[in-house]
Amino acid sequence: MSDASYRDAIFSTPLDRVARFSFDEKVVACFPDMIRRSVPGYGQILGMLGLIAARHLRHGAHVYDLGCSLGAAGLALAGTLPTEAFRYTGVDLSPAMVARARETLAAECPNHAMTVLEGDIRHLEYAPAGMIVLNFTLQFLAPEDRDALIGRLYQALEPGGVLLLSEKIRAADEQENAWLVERYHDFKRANGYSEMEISQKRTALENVLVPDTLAGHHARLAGAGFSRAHAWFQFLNFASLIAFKDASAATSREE
Ligand SMILES: Nc1ncnc2c1ncn2[C@@H]1O[C@H](C[S@+](CC[C@H]([NH3+])C(=O)[O-])CC(=O)[O-])[C@@H](O)[C@H]1O
Ligand SMILES: O=C(O)C(=O)Cc1ccccc1
Repeated sequence: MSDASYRDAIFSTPLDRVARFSFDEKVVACFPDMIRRSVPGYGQILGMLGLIAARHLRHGAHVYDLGCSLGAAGLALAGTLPTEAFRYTGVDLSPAMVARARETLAAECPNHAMTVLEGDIRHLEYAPAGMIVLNFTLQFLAPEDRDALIGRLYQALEPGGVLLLSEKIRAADEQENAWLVERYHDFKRANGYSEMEISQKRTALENVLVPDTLAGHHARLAGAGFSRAHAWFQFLNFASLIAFKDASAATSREE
């Protein structure tokens, strides 16, 4: 079992050709450090997850964590809610992430019902769920695949269920967006990333992490059927939304 976690130095040396960013073994080995130094508000969002679940999750309901990486959302829920409060299924496409998430969850929360599946969230057969978490995952899907996924998740949610959607966002106004991106780069510098790391990672993420606007997210959620959605967190160009499926909505079998 390899539970070592390293400092992110992936883009710290000059590369002849910057390859597309991928969630491979190298990224997995430094992922906790990378995400905490690169995603403003990541820890605060996870800290709120358990509190939001405590208010909105039906006792004993099923929770999906899509693009679960190392299972951080599962750990956050298990740290706040009692054993019988929920059943957790994390899903990730990266075999290296799934292997590490399984080890971590088995070691850290042996008494909770925690499952991790290796698979593509675009093609999964979804069971009914009380809560679905997409914590910085939708942004990595091809934009043309996003509507269909959110539509399927709406169908999988029980009436009264919630979708928690955290994303890097883009401001529609060009000047506002430029300001947010510049301050985001200041945030990365302040967290110890060099100019070269910032610039090479930016290249690696081109056409891989494609942010939508908040208005785009609202339109997609409304189009899928969510009766209400609102942003509850924003820190620079990173935001988190909660979307509600009406308690009186028809279940998919009735439709
Ligand atoms: N089609 C896909 N199917 C399944 N997984 C996918 C797919 N595409 C990408 N992924 C997975 O989505 C995750 C995105 S990271 C999520 C952080 C986590 N939620 C956290 O709360 O720590 C966000 C980030 O690194 O900025 C990676 O593990 C990918 O393998
Ligand atoms: O958007 C960026 O520049 C990031 O670095 C965010 C990020 C964090 C972790 C993995 C991939 C992208």
